[in-house]
Amino acid sequence: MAPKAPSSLPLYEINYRKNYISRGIELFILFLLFSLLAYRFLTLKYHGLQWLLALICESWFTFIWILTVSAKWNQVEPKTYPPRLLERTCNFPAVDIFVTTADPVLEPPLITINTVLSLLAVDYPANKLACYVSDDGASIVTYYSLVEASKFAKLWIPFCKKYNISLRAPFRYFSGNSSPPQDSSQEFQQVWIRIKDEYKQLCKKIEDASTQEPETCDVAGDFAVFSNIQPKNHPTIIKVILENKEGVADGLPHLVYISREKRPKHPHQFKAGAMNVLTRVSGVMTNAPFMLNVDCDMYANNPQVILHAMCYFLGAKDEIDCGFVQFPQFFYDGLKEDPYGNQLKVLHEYFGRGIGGIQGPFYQGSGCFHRRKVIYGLSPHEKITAGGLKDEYIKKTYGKSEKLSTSIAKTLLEGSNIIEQFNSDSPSSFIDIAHQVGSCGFEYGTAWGQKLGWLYGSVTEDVLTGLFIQSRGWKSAYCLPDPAAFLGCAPTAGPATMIQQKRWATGLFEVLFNSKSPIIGTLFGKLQLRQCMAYLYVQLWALRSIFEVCYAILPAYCLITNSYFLPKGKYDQKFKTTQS
Ligand SMILES: O=c1ccn([C@@H]2O[C@H](COP(=O)(O)OP(=O)(O)O[C@H]3O[C@H](CO)[C@@H](O)[C@H](O)[C@H]3O)[C@@H](O)[C@H]2O)c(=O)[nH]1
Ligand SMILES: [Mn+2]
Repeated sequence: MAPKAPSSLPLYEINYRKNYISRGIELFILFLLFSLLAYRFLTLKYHGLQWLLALICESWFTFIWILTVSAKWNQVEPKTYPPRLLERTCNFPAVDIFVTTADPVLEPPLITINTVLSLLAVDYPANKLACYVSDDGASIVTYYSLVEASKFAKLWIPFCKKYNISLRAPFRYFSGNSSPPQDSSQEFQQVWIRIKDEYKQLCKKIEDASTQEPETCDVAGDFAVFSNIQPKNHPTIIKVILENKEGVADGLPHLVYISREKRPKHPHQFKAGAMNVLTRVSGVMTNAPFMLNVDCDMYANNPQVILHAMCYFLGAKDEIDCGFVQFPQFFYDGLKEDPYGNQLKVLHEYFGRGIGGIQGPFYQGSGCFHRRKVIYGLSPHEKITAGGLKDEYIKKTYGKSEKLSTSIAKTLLEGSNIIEQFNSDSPSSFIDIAHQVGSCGFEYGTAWGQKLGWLYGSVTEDVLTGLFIQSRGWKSAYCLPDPAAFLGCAPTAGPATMIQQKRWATGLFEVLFNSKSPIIGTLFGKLQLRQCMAYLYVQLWALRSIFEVCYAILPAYCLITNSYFLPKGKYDQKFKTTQS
């Protein structure tokens, strides 16, 4: 038998769904819509206002249907092969992981630490990982919970790896299991009971800390910086909680807590502002070439998630095909039948896979891997040479910090080796510089939030930032491993869903009028036409309601005015003739 040649096998494959029947049906519906419009238009002069309103609404529905058909046309079936990647190399690039949290009440620290634990425990060399938690709430309880969780991590991570546990967020792993699996070994059962007990104690400590008044928390020593501060008025707080000083692959990753400086007169730019601080702080501390960003309520459900993303980054023949890798946002414990539609199932299954076949999925704010150089503003194939990279330019664009400039130059320079691009020094040795780049005045006069980093100006900073990246020509990759990579928490009540969807709808609508709108991106940038149409599909979401409400009111209007707005069928005419 011929020997296997693992290195020649592709790390990922993208097939297309054979959706010929649904395409046929969709085109037929489009034909019917056009026929209706033609009929309305030709008979407009014989009818009143209701006919015109119906024509306007139906023209809108037809337009939206064109966007829908275009978006769903080529649906991808992507597949990634981590085992092939593992056969091919053992030298992996580093990844900086960013977790954002903003409010210890709405986003309980227990959920945040579960997300962090699941990420620290992924199957990837620990000396290539650093996890940064951004806390916009500047909460002593969140920090305390992370410190306690880091102690538990020393038991939890070796346990997960030794016994190859597939679910590495402890609250999910232990939920509903009061005793260890009966078919497991005696040794495993003993360890299981011990770890579960430790986890229970951890939960208890966090619960107690959450219910106590902040003043009664222990504010001595390490926690002193949290005393007498307000969430919206405080200096930068950075704490290195865990450090993999020896750089051992089976140790624990670095874990850093950051609460950026906030001052009442300084716009903090919400999550986008937090992400930019994370980018800079990680830039001086570890400077990994890839960055994973996760909301605090979305735990890693598949321990191989980073390997799946690397299949794209390392397997792409041309870097342009993979500016960023997005995993879909799936949710746990959703309501039966999904009454509020907030599991976004249809959106992922058809729309997400559909744009996966155009220029790639939108950036969805969580569960996404970025290339650091793309976030720093580079276009595909853009070559920067040491001579072309003036120190003055870096300082003006990225801010005045010697250390940050050096790390940015390293990232931007042509031919910089992504495997070597990682700072193996201890993060704690850069704590002073990290404070400097985390301060709220640092961005003043620079391009952060305007031309690089996470963009400001929309509450859906994710879609805006992704759009800007794709307008520069980058494609993105849609990664759908089994089991799902991340699972999050969706609102379980109607009002909460409405608030969230209103925020999304208005945020998306805003982007349309931004200087980086998809229409401008297509006319003057490198955004593909069908990708622009897909962006329009989501960005016009808020406007749709006007036409839908209007169309829904038409029947009532017709009843009151004794008119009609639907074309009369044969039966109706016959009925009239027999009556007269
Ligand atoms: O000032 C802020 C506000 C929010 N966040 C964090 O941003 C994330 C998302 O905010 P959230 O209020 O939970 O919004 P969602 O609607 O649940 O999030 C979705 O929509 C957002 C806006 O499009 C995206 O940024 C998210 O990634 C996406 O999951 C959370 O981790 C927050 O902790 C901050 O760090 N600072
Ligand atoms: Mn959220």
